Amino acid sequence: LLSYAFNEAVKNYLYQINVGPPDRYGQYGYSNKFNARKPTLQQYDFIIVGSGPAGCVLANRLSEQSRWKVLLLEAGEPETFLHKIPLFAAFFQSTASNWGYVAERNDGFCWGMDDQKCGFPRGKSLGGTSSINYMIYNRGNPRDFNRWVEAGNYGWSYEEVLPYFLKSEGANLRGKENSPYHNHTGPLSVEDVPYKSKLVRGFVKGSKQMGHKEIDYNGETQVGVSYAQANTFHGRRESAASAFIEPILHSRRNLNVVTSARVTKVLINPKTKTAYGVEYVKNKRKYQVFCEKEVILSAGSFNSPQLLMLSGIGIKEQLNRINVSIVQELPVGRNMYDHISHFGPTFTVNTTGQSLNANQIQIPQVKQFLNGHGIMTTIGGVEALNLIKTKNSKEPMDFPDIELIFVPGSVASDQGSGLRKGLRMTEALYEQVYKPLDGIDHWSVMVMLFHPKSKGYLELKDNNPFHWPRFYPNYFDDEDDVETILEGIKETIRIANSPAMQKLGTKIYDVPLPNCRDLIFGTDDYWRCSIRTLSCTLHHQVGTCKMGPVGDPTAVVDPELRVHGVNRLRVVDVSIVPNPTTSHTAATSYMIGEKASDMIKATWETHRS
Ligand SMILES: Cc1cc2nc3c(=O)[nH]c(=O)nc-3n(C[C@H](O)[C@H](O)[C@H](O)COP(=O)(O)OP(=O)(O)OC[C@H]3O[C@@H](n4cnc5c(N)ncnc54)[C@H](O)[C@@H]3O)c2cc1C
Repeated sequence: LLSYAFNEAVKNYLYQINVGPPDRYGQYGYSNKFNARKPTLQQYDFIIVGSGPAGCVLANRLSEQSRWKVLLLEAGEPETFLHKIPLFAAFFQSTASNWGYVAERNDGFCWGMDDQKCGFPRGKSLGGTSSINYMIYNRGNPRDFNRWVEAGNYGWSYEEVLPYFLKSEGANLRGKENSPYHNHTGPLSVEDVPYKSKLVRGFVKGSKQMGHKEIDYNGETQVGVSYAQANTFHGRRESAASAFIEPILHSRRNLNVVTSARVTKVLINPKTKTAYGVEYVKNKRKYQVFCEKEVILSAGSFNSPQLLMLSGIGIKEQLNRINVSIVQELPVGRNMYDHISHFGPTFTVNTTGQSLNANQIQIPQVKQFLNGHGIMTTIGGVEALNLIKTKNSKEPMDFPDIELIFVPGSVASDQGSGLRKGLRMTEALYEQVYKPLDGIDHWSVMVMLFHPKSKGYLELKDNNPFHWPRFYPNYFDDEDDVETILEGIKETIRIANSPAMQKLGTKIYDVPLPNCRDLIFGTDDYWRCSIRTLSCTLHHQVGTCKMGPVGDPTAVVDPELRVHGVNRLRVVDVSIVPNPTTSHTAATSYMIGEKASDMIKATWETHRS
C-alpha cells in the first residue's frame, strides 16, 4: 500500500490528519472504539453476523425498537482514515481489510493471472465490502426484481423494492433534485464525483455521438451513458458503517457492536431445528452468545454459505465428507453467479496530465481532498458507466446485457502495484504490456457481462472454520458469455472512433498480450483470447444462498429470507439474490437490509415472547 501512493510528502501529511478537519461525525482519523468492546450480555434478541451493507442496515433498523437488544458481530476491524480516500480503493485488496480469497484454477479463464487464478476479494471490516469497494451506486433494472417475483418470491417486485432503495438514499445529485427516483433525506450519501477528467467528458460526449443516450442509470431507464453516482460524502467514502452505525453508536444503548469477532458456527438445536445463538472467536478465545428471537447471517456471498455449512446446513454428501452432522439438507453454495469482465481495451491519447497517475498525488491534491474535491475523490478511477444492449441479447430493448466502465488509466496508473496485485496479473504480462504506458495519458474500459449463462459454486475444503472455502466460478463455460463481451469490446472501439474521442487523439493500444501474439491483433479471435486472459471479476458474486419459494429445489431461503426448514435463522445479504442484477451489488444489499428489517419487525412486533 505504502509503496504505491504515499510518497513521503503525502504520507507525512496523512499521518497528521488528526489535526485536520474531522469527518461528518466529528471523528478524527483512526478509531479503535469498537475493538475494545465485547458483548455486554449473554443473551440478545437478535444476533447479526457481518457488518456489510445489509448487516449495518439491520443493526440500525432493528435497534430503532428500544426494547430489542441487538448484537452485531464483525470479523474485521473498524475503518481507518485511509479507507475514506476513494482513489485508493484498489489498495485495500492488499490489506487485512480483504479476506484475500482466490478462486480455483480453471483452463477457461484468468490466463493472465498468477497461477491462472483470479482474486476473489471480499471486505473484512466494520462496513464489510463497502469499506473496500469502488463506491459505484447502481440499483439495477426493474425487470431484475420483477423476475424474482415471477419465480415465486412475493414482495420483491420493482414497485415493492424501490421504496427500500429510496429509504436508504441521501442523494446530492445535480439536476436530480426533483426526480421521483431519488430521496435526499436517507442516511446513505450518494453524490456526483466532484472530479472529472477531460477523458471522461470525451467518453460521455463520444458515446452520445455514437447514439447512446445520457441517462440517470438509477432513474427511469437503464440503457445509456452516465457519469458515476458514488457512495461518498463530501468526496470521502461513505461505507455502511459511516452511514448506518457511526451516527447511532453512542445513542443506542440497546445496540452492541463488536469487531474482531469471528463467528465460527450457528448454534442450532438439531431436534427442533431452531437457531439459538452463535459461537465466535475473539482474541483467540472461543465464546458463545445466545438470542431469544433470531440469528441473522449477513456475512456476504462467501461467508454466509460457509457458516450455514459449518452449522450442518448444506448438501448431505459434502457435509458427510467433511464430518459435519447434517441439520438440514439444502443446496447451499450452489448457484454462484458473478459479473465477469474483461480488462480493456486500452487506448492512448495525446493529452497530458488527464490520466490517473499515482505520482500526481502531492500535497496540493491531499489538500483538495480534505476540502472535498480533486483527483483523490475519484472512486478508484471509475468515472462513467455506459449500459448497452448488444445484438446477442434476445431480451427487451430496455434490458442491457453489458456495462462499459470507463477508467482514465489502467494497471499502469499506479505503476503496477494495487490494481495489478488485486487482479493477480502476472508481473511478466504487466512488464511487457502495461509498463510502457506509465507516464503516458491513456484510458481503458472494463467490459462487464450483466447476465452470464455460466455459473459456479463454492464448497468447504474441510470443517475448520478458519480454512477458506473453495471457489469454482466456471466463467465462460458457456461460450455465449465470451461472445457477448466481444460485442462490448467492439462497441468500445466504436466509441473510441467518435469525433469527441478522436479530438483527444485516441488510438487503440495495440501491444499484444504475450499469449495471444500468434493471433492478429484486433481480430475476433484475438479478442476471444484476450477475454480469457484479462478476465477479472467485478466482485458481484450472488446466489450462494438463493431465495426461492417452498418447493424450489435450488432455494436456500424463502421470500422472507428464512432458511428453509430451520427456525429463527435468516440470511440477509446479496447471497440471497437469485439471478444477477443489471447493476453493481452494494445498493441491492442496502435494499435487502431495509426490506428484511421491515419483514423481521413485522414478525416480532406483534409477537409477545
Ligand atoms: C473490490 C470490490 C469492489 C466493489 N465495487 C463495488 C461498487 O463499486 N459498487 C457496488 O455496488 N458494489 C461493489 N462491490 C460489491 C459490493 O461491495 C458487495 O456486493 C456488497 O458489499 C455485499 O454486501 P453484503 O452485505 O452482502 O456483504 P459484505 O459487504 O461482503 O459484508 C459481509 C461482512 O461479514 C463479515 N463476516 C464474514 N464472515 C464472518 C464471520 N464468520 N464472523 C463475523 N463476521 C463475518 C465480513 O467481514 C464483512 O464485513 C465491490 C466488491 C469488491 C470486493
